[in-house]
Amino acid sequence: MIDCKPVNVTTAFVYRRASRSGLFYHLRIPKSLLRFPFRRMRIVGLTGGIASGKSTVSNLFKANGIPVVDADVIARNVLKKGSGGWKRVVAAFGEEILLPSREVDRPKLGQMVFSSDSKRQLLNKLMAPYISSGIFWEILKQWVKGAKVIVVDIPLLFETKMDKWTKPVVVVWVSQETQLNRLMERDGLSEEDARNRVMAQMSLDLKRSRADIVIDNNGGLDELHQQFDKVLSEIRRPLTWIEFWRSRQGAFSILGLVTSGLLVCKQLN
Ligand SMILES: CC(C)(COP(=O)(O)OP(=O)(O)OC[C@H]1O[C@@H](n2cnc3c(N)ncnc32)[C@H](O)[C@@H]1O)[C@@H](O)C(=O)NCCC(=O)NCCS
Ligand SMILES: Nc1ncnc2c1ncn2[C@@H]1O[C@H](COP(=O)(O)OP(=O)(O)OP(=O)(O)O)[C@@H](O)[C@H]1O
Repeated sequence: MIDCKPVNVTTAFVYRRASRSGLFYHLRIPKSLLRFPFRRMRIVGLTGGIASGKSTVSNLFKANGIPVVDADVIARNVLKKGSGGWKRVVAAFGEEILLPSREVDRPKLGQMVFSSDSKRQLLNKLMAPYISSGIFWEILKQWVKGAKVIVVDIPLLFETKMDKWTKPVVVVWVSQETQLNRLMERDGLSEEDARNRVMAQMSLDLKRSRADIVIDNNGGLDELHQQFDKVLSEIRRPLTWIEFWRSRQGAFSILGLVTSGLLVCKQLN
């Protein structure tokens, strides 16, 4: 038999009113459904600078069973041939950014936008709505699946002000020298191109000053793993109810609850 006990005072009130009126006479509302809006999920923000080691850290989270929403992957999907983002970007930048296959020539577009502030801002403006809605849906999917903790890996977390939605914010920090060397080595870039990419982002020192947790990734991988283990035990703890109510998730739950409560009451009167 389905357990349909109410889960807290507010839902109990709505539930009782609805039951008394006979609205739910034939309905059996499962407890899990009543609890749904109150599912607490910790959304950890992971950021840093280009080539500071975010993907290396997010792979460690994945290896430990924590789902990761990767903004770079979403941004890549948004630019796939024929998608809405692709159409807008091609219309603005012209067909010269396309390969013969009509996919975007990413290195070419990168060269254009990382050497011009105005072109980069234009690209950001065109892609932002697609990227943020992609991130939102991925987070929602994890929430529906019942994840207690997820990590969102967003290189431009502070620049796009999405840090307000995440707690804690983890910044993977390296010195500029290490960053440039790793970037040049990984992507085979000249020093000038690597500098342009680093300068296109908020300074890593400023990001570090705004972090809740800093991972210093100047050392080797062993050192990184040691720091990661501490971070993992800190973030694995699900949100407490106090943290939940203080978070934007809590605000959304209240809004959802008040709206549905009003709708039910309107039906009853
Ligand atoms: C310009 C593009 C085509 C270059 O593609 P490429 O394959 O060479 O790089 P990739 O996408 O792997 O990005 C590598 C890194 O560059 C940095 N970066 C990417 N876009 C930006 C940007 N608009 N501003 C500053 N840094 C950026 C990030 O640190 C990212 O991790 C691509 O980066 C892109 O589409 N950028 C715009 C979308 C965006 O803002 N992505 C960041 C996600 S929040
Ligand atoms: N502790 C480390 N020691 C040595 N190399 C490292 C370390 N951490 C990361 N790297 C290397 O540095 C490079 C950049 O790391 P990674 O790709 O994880 O950075 P990222 O922040 O995800 O970059 P992007 O912003 O471009 O997505 C990679 O080649 C990676 O293998």
